[in-house]
Amino acid sequence: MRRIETIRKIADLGIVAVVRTESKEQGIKIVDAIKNGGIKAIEITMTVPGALDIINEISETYKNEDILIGAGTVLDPESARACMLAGAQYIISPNLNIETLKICNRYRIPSFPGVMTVKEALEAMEYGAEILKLFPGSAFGPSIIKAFKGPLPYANFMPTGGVDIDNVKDWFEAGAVAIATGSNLTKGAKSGNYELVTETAKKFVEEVAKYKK
Ligand SMILES: O=C[C@H](O)COP(=O)(O)O
Repeated sequence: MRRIETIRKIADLGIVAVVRTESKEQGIKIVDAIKNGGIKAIEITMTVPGALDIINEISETYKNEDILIGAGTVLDPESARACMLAGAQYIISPNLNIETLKICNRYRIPSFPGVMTVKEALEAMEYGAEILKLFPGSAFGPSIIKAFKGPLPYANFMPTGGVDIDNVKDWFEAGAVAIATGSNLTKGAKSGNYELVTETAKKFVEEVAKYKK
């Protein structure tokens, strides 16, 4: 999928599932449960042991399905390139690293860097970032998006960190283009309850659909 189509699709879907867990086996089960719940953009974070193997494996497993596999917690350009080679279709970072943006631009892969300030948001946009990961969203609350959009009306924010079913509405009403959610989505996995992960994913999809018409 071309870069612009991936960005458009994530903006249209409005939700990215974040997979952060303790083992490769659990990671793959979580991905499966999330997919069964209908979330179509799934980010494997680099803190998961064997994260690149997971990306590689699920990219192959779901190659004929309508699923966008990305890499998260990508801190530097070296990791970004490794993720791309493993099959990641987009790169998400908690931080703003210009070299990561540059390598993603070089290979025409979307990069969604983490930003906390207007300075970082503007710099990320100047280096071609179309969607900005507002992180950690829980430290600001939804009103920050309205505040940022004063000087930066065309910035696209994807709040991450502390997003739950109960605050999805507030984030979209404040102007978020998408949300990303991890621990609240996948909490069932801690006790091996992958059905709960699927049910939670379904609830997120239903909730997000109210604001993505
Ligand atoms: O980088 C993404 C975050 O770890 C996700 O935060 P969360 O688990 O609070 O949703």
